[in-house]
Amino acid sequence: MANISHPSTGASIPGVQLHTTGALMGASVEDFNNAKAQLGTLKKDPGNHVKLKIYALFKQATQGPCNTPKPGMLDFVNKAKWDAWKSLESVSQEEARQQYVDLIKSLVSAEGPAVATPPPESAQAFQSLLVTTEDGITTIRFNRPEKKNAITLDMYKELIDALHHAGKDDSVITVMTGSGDFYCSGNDLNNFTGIPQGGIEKMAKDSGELLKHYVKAYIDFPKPLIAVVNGPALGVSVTVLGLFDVVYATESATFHTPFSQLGQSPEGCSSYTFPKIMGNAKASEMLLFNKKVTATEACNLGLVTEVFPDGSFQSEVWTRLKAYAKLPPKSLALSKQLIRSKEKEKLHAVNDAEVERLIERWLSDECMQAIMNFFQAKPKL
Ligand SMILES: CCCCCC/C=C/C(=O)SCCNC(=O)CCNC(=O)[C@H](O)C(C)(C)COP(=O)(O)OP(=O)(O)OC[C@H]1O[C@@H](n2cnc3c(N)ncnc32)[C@H](O)[C@@H]1OP(=O)(O)O
Repeated sequence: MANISHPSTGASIPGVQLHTTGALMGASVEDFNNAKAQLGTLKKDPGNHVKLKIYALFKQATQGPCNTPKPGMLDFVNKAKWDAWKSLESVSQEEARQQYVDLIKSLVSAEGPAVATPPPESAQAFQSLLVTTEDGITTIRFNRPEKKNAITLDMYKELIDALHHAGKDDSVITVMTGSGDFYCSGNDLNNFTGIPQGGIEKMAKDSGELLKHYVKAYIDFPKPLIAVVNGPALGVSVTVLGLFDVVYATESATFHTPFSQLGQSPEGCSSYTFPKIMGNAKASEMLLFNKKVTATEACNLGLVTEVFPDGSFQSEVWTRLKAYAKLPPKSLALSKQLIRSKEKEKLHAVNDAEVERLIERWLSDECMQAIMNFFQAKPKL
């Protein structure tokens, strides 16, 4: 078959304009734009047959049924493209967008570990996060997939900023999720490896202050906050889930808080929220004895709101979230305040106490040894 040029973006297909705002049926503008961007990151050539399919779906999605004259018999390349587009005549534009997104997703996942998605135009500039606002939803996405979205010191600061901004912007709900195959592997253990000028005590105290502010940003968050847990979650990314309003998880996600294994103690207000959500014994299994729970177990415990099959997780969850984001914003925010306000003072006190205990723990031999073990032996939790 004749070689077809890579049909990755509107720019490579003259005359094609993609709207960048407003809702699409099926795949969202964000999904469609992300799929376009991801196409350019593919390492393997998908072959002419697939490239023709991608081209045809793109044309159908953005322009509707083929409306250009049939190229001549000897114009092989353009005739193959025309035929491919024409063959989708009966497919609606919405369906073509969805098929385009699904096809690119399948090509990306076939390449193995996830490729970081380049930010769409609406994204705010952060080093380790992707933050976008669309369809009434501000999405804060952990974006260090090569390190399983482990949270560096700078990333905590970015997350605090992103949450403050999302709390004030004109979005209706805020969603937190991860890039790649993990939701988040918790605190980046490198945060404790370099000893700064003021010494180890100062490092522990500064880290404590940062953690306190980080958790405070969740306690005080004024709008509905939803976690879309796309894969395994560890440590501080699990504990703060007790401060979210709704937690949706994909079936293969796991939830793990290996604090005693790391010589540490619980944070994120989990010493209060977990026993309240699941009872003392189940909370102890997770927080003291490092029990890793599956998404279904976490749902039965009440930590997760609902579990979705891996295959339909993204489409089912985002369809639902878009519907939620059409609800009256003030009513949502005020209702959240009614549910949460009674506990705020208590939660701030718990946060302070947990941080105080952790500052001691970070200076302990048990904790130092556990972190050294991770980097020396790289044991898997
Ligand atoms: C201001 C400070 C506040 C502190 C708050 C207190 C918070 C506590 C916690 O969050 S405790 C939980 C800490 N997290 C961990 O202990 C997880 C450690 N990581 C692992 O066990 C594994 O990496 C894994 C299970 C997450 C993933 O295993 P696997 O799928 O086999 O991948 P790799 O191990 O090869 O990981 C790829 C790459 O990422 C690096 N990495 C992953 N997680 C972390 C992490 N938490 N900290 C630092 N680095 C991490 C891993 O080292 C690999 O890097 P490499 O490619 O080798 O350079």
